[in-house]
Amino acid sequence: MKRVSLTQYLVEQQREHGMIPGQLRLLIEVVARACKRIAIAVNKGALGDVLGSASSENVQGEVQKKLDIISNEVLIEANEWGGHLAAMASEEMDSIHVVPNRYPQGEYMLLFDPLDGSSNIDVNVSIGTIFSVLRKVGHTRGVSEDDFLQPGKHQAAAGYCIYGPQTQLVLTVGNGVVAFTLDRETGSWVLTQSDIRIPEDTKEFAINMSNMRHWAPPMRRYVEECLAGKTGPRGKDFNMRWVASMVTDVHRILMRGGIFMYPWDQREPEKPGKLRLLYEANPMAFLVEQAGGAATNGRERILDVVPCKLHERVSVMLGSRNEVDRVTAYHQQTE
Ligand SMILES: O=P(O)(O)OC[C@H]1O[C@](O)(COP(=O)(O)O)[C@@H](O)[C@@H]1O
Ligand SMILES: [Mg+2]
Ligand SMILES: [Mg+2]
Repeated sequence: MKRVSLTQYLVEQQREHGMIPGQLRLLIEVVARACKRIAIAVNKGALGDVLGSASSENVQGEVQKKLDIISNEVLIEANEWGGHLAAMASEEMDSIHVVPNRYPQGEYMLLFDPLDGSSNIDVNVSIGTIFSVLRKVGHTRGVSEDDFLQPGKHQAAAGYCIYGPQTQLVLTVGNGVVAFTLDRETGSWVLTQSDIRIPEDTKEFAINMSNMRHWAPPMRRYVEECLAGKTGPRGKDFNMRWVASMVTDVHRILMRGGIFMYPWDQREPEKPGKLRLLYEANPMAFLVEQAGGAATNGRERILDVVPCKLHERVSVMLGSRNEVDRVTAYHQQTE
């Protein structure tokens, strides 16, 4: 079988399909290289002294894990040098990181959740890195936080790296979704799946059920109907999965279908949800739509939401189209 590398795939997207300019190709390669370095740190675990918490909190008041900080530093350092970027934003940083003038400058902006699934680091369960690429619009000099406040439909590329039994990079540049597997012997990313498609129907849902008592009525209705199984209104039995690493839950959905939900709940009623729009929901929504699925916040398409601030939160319902349409309709009916 002919092995296609990440570089070959990207060159093809650039030259034959005209999907990406050269700068974006190089930027994605730098992100992929950084993910390789993070994968090495993840694999070392206790041997590399990377497990456990650091003594700091991030802007959302969450205690940072050592790997959150290491992964953030790896991504910043790699992309400052060769990323063709104007600036970066991360779940782990209070404000944007403008690329200093001494480095090559570019027109792109990189956003990331450097380490997703932090609660799974110390228990050796799959975790990941999520990234999104936007282009700076307008010709104003310099770059500010406002430049990042674009709806997700403007993303030029998005993807994630999953650190699981295999290390995989899943990517979209707006021309479908592809997956690469890291060949540890050669150190290269090899294309292992192209044209990933999410089936329209599913019998598998993913949600943190322990929050059920806090949900809004439409959310409760949807899940109760799933739980009622064959003799309930849905007329079929559902299975449930919840890894608590968004990367891993969404990866499963891209591989075999399903619906993932992290809805608004009453624990923090003033926040629209737990997940972050710019670092988690937007890149995953772009991937899911490119794979034929759907992604909403219960009211509208996630990719249409115009962010008001960098660390904005959002309700998330994504995956197999017919299930996402159903749970979205339940929310819309109650408005
Ligand atoms: O413990 P919970 O609330 O079920 O949280 C699970 C969710 O929180 C997250 O872990 C948040 O990600 P971080 O690890 O980047 O903070 C998501 O990946 C996941 O879907
Ligand atoms: Mg996360
Ligand atoms: Mg994180």
